[in-house]
Amino acid sequence: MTQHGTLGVAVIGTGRMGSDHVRRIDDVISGARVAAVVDIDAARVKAIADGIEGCTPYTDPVAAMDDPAVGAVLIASPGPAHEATLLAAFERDLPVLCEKPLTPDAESALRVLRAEEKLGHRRVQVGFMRRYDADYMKLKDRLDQGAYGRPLMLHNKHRNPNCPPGFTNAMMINDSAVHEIDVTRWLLDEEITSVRVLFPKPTDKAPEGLSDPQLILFETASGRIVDTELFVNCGFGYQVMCEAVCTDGTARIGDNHGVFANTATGWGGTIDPGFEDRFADAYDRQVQRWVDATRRGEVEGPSVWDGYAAAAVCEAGVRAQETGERVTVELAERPALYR
Ligand SMILES: NC(=O)C1=CN([C@@H]2O[C@H](COP(=O)(O)OP(=O)(O)OC[C@H]3O[C@@H](n4cnc5c(N)ncnc54)[C@H](O)[C@@H]3O)[C@@H](O)[C@H]2O)C=CC1
Ligand SMILES: O=C1[C@@H](O)[C@H](O)[C@@H](O)[C@H](O)[C@H]1O
Repeated sequence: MTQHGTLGVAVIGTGRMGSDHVRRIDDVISGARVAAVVDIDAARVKAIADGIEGCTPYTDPVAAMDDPAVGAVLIASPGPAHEATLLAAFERDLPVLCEKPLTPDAESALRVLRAEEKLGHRRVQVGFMRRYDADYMKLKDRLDQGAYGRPLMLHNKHRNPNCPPGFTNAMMINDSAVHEIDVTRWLLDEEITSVRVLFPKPTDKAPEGLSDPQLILFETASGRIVDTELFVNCGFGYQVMCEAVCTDGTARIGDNHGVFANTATGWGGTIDPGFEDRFADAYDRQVQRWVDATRRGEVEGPSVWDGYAAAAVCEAGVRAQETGERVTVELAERPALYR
């Protein structure tokens, strides 16, 4: 932190998400500045740092964390690189905003959890940004107030216009469904206990080897059922919807997003092209809340426990894809730090 209390952030990984977070901290967020950018691509970070006053480029995350101008870390490198960076941040007791997934598997997520537990205090906010989306926040608030009675089921839809090259069945769970795993645990305030995956007739728009769409079924600790249609090559746009079915009513978010117009050619609204547009406000709110909490010396939002629990459900989900069976989620006991 500088003497004026501005938080110096090192953004680690400056690809699609990282460069958007750099822009966000530079242009949108108050109370923070981009003090360092890190990427294994030296030319890329140099070009980014050249455009930001007082920003130093690095190719090594540890060197950036040792820069005295850096008071906090935003991790936006690929999932497999997260663990090493998180552990190095813990050694320096630096606050972290870590993009989802916390790590790509439950074993490594548990190692991160044990390391934070050893530190004795929370340091990490995990980037489950849907918790900062205005619609999801309203739904959560109303469910918590019991506005529609007790929730019994959730129906989710998660559609991407297309997927990046090399996308696999496992990534459908680890990269995409991980968001539904998090919102399910958060909205219903309980753990997911088992996963099943069904494979409908696939689209011919999916790359070779990818079975798309998929229907994912979760059961929760109290016996609620949650279904998610995951369709990452739907072709027409980005859509995320969630309907809660409760004892005294139902509530749905996501399908009336934006302006509904009547024109000579018809009626209707627009569909966002991608997650950057659909969740722009959520990403902004997520980073602003992280900066505000960090400047107050606090940590809030999705925790390492949430990241670990999501990883455990993902692991069960990938096994469910492979076996066609209903797979039970194996979860360690929740430590006191996260209760
Ligand atoms: N919250 C959300 O909605 C989204 C989150 N993500 C997450 O953001 C993270 C990054 O994803 P993308 O930006 O799509 O990936 P990307 O592939 O576009 O960018 C990753 C960047 O990290 C760099 N990199 C690779 N290894 C590194 C290391 N060890 N240290 C520093 N830099 C390294 C790469 O050179 C690249 O520039 C992932 O964890 C991903 O799951 C991605 C898309 C949306
Ligand atoms: O996190 C994300 C991507 O990694 C993932 O690939 C997309 O399916 C999600 O919609 C997006 O929010």
